[in-house]
Amino acid sequence: MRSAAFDTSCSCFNTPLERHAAESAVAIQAKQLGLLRRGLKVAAYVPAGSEFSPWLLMLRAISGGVEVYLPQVPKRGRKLTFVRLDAKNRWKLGPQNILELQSGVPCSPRDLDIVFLPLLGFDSNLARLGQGGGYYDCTFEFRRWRRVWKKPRLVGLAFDVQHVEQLAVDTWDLRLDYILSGQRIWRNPNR
Ligand SMILES: Nc1nc2c(c(=O)[nH]1)N(C=O)[C@@H](CNc1ccc(C(=O)N[C@@H](CCC(=O)O)C(=O)O)cc1)CN2
Ligand SMILES: Nc1ncnc2c1ncn2[C@@H]1O[C@H](COP(=O)(O)OP(=O)(O)OP(=O)(O)O)[C@@H](O)[C@H]1O
Repeated sequence: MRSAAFDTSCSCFNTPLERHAAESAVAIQAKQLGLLRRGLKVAAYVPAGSEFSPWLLMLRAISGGVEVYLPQVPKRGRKLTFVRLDAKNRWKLGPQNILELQSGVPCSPRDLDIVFLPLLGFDSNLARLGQGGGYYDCTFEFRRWRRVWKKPRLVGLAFDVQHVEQLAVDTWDLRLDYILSGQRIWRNPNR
């Protein structure tokens, strides 16, 4: 879901100190929810622009024995691949000038336990407004056809100010399981 009108650079956004406090608090929320247990395979992202930064969460995860993966945008199609972040990776600039891992140990989207996602906006139904590439919707489309919940769990990271009244959803739009803001936790009542 994309909205040209949604501008995350507006001055009502947080100060650097407030952003840091939220990003640090999200790492604690994730730990308390059991999303950073040793041995889990967890995907996050390299933040772009004013997106919520998951770096503190990733550092906490790695130091606690969690396997952390980052997305790679495919040359063709819209299905992301995920590569493990470790001390040996080389980096490259991907589309939208987002840093990506050049190579590394891959993980299929179905084998991930938790996916932390960036977003521009979200509503109380846990609908997500993304950058408009459709990559996350397409990659995790397989979750739509399930009656019983299975992994991966999808967790949006956002500042409170990114909460909006109601988003117009398309059939392909993902519903998230949780949204964490550091201050609040939004849970999907159907999961
Ligand atoms: N930090 C961060 N990483 C992320 C995402 C994100 O939203 N934030 N993504 C979230 O998905 C993926 C990258 N998002 C992308 C979004 C648009 C285009 C892009 O090239 N758009 C073209 C049109 C492409 C097309 O429609 O086929 C364009 O803008 O001209 C590429 C990557 C994976 N990594
Ligand atoms: N499951 C799918 N199958 C085919 N096309 C899809 C699917 N999901 C999304 N798309 C296509 O991707 C386009 C962009 O979708 P949308 O605007 O919802 O992306 P987004 O969620 O904002 O992006 P992103 O997940 O990359 O941040 C849509 O116009 C649609 O054509």
